Amino acid sequence: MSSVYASSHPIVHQKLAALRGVATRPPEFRALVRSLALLLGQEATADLPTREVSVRTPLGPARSFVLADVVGIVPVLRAGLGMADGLIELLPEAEVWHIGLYRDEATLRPMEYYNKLPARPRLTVALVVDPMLATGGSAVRTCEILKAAGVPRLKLISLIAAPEGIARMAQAMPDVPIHVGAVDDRLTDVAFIYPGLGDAGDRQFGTTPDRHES
Ligand SMILES: O=P(O)(O)OC[C@H]1O[C@H](OP(=O)(O)OP(=O)(O)O)[C@H](O)[C@@H]1O
Ligand SMILES: O=c1cc[nH]c(=O)[nH]1
Ligand SMILES: [Mg+2]
Repeated sequence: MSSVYASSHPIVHQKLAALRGVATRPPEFRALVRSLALLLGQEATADLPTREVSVRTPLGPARSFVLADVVGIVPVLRAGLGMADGLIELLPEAEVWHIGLYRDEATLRPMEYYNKLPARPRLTVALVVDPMLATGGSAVRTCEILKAAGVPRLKLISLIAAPEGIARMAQAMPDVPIHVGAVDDRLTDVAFIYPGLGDAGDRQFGTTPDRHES
């Protein structure tokens, strides 16, 4: 069973409220996605191991700690891109691996169109970022790609999840913890998260929805 961590941080809740609002335009929407990713990223990385180093301050040596992992940030295109910006601010040294897939709205299956993974992966932990965990098909496929590439530890960070997507991840990827801003009620009959926020990609990038959301 995957561990699900739904944020209880009041600032996360406040920003999610603004994000969901139907009147929130792309510039504000993008800023909110970025800062929510940073806040959730901080929660998701709280258990990463550290190693001790000695740092020389102007007064003398200080016992200090740095991340022991080689961390990767993996945005699922396209909606994950805005979250990657927030994570990069938190982890400027992280490698960024792009995986392009979209959900075929007729079959609901993830359709892969791009992935840019290094030939010799060094990552010891990957933070997968995608704002919406709906049926879970896209998240499961992304985790499969990363596991096949040899990444030993994965974490998923999403802004809003449906119970159906969490159940799918729990069944297919029980070792991948899920960090979310909120768990919503259900999926609609066209597999949108209800009440959700609509299409996270279209709302970030100002594109016209090509389907009905309810
Ligand atoms: O859990 P699922 O049912 O797979 O749905 C979630 C996926 O749908 C959205 O992407 P979308 O297909 O809209 O692509 P986009 O980011 O290019 O808009 C979202 O960003 C996830 O990747
Ligand atoms: O609610 C949803 C479901 C899939 N993709 C989105 O962007 N929103
Ligand atoms: Mg989309």
